[in-house]
Amino acid sequence: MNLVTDVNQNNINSNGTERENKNIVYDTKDLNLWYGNTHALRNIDLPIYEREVTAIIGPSGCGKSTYLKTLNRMVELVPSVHTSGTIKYRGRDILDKSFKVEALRTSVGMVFQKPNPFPKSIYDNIAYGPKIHGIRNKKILDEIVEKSLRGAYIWDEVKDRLKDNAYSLSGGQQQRICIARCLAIEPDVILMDEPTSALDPKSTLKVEELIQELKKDYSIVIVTHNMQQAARISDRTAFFLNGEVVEYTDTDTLFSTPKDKRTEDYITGRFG
Ligand SMILES: Nc1ncnc2c1ncn2[C@@H]1O[C@H](COP(=O)(O)OP(=O)(O)OP(=O)(O)O)[C@@H](O)[C@H]1O
Repeated sequence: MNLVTDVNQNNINSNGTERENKNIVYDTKDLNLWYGNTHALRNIDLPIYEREVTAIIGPSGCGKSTYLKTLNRMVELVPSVHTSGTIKYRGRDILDKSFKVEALRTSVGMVFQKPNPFPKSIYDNIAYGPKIHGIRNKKILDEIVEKSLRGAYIWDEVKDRLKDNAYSLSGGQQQRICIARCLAIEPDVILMDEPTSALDPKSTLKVEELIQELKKDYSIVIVTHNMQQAARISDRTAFFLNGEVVEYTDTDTLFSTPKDKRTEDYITGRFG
């Protein structure tokens, strides 16, 4: 493992893991977050690396979704939220007052637990983001729609029914439409909050295969309750407990030889 001395990528984090000599997309340091008096995230120190799948695991209420939602600042929709610390996205602190949240909207896509297509045609679901960003040319929009649906491995299933309402698709197909909708804005990062928990095993497998393909081009952070899923698809895993990162390392190591007894207890099913 090569350590770097660059100011953005230096030192050892509070979980004892070292920052690696790889491009960091998000660098979280000393992040604390409160919902009113509830201290939901505690001293989070977490580098997210480029073109990897990073899994966030941990028992219910440990702060996984809260952390994911700080990465695109969605969490601030809750009025009582306040934070301390820094989250640098590509070197800029997104928690700094001067940071414009719009800059994240075009770079960071989000996929939710329950597929949430718009009540529009399949085509319009995908063209929506590009249109908001000012693209009006039909030919260009057609190209974006096809490329995004191909990228989400659903083109062949829907190419003859692009005018159908997205609600007419199965849950697994709808989730891949939502992923295609993300791809249409050409994001840098895709955040996924339990993207397969509402899907059947076959659709889950398709979405997992898709995530494996997407990481060639995108950096992906996925919250999952499913440890087998984290083990199958992620490069790196962070184990959260009571708002803290207990352990963060490459996925194989975390599941085979965890350093912390609490990680071991969780992954062997002793609690959670
Ligand atoms: N909008 C909110 N207002 C107040 N407290 C909240 C809010 N959202 C979450 N919390 C609290 O913050 C803590 C972390 O919640 P969070 O939803 O991030 O956990 P989680 O690990 O994602 O849980 P789950 O796996 O059940 O989805 C919990 O104590 C929760 O009750």
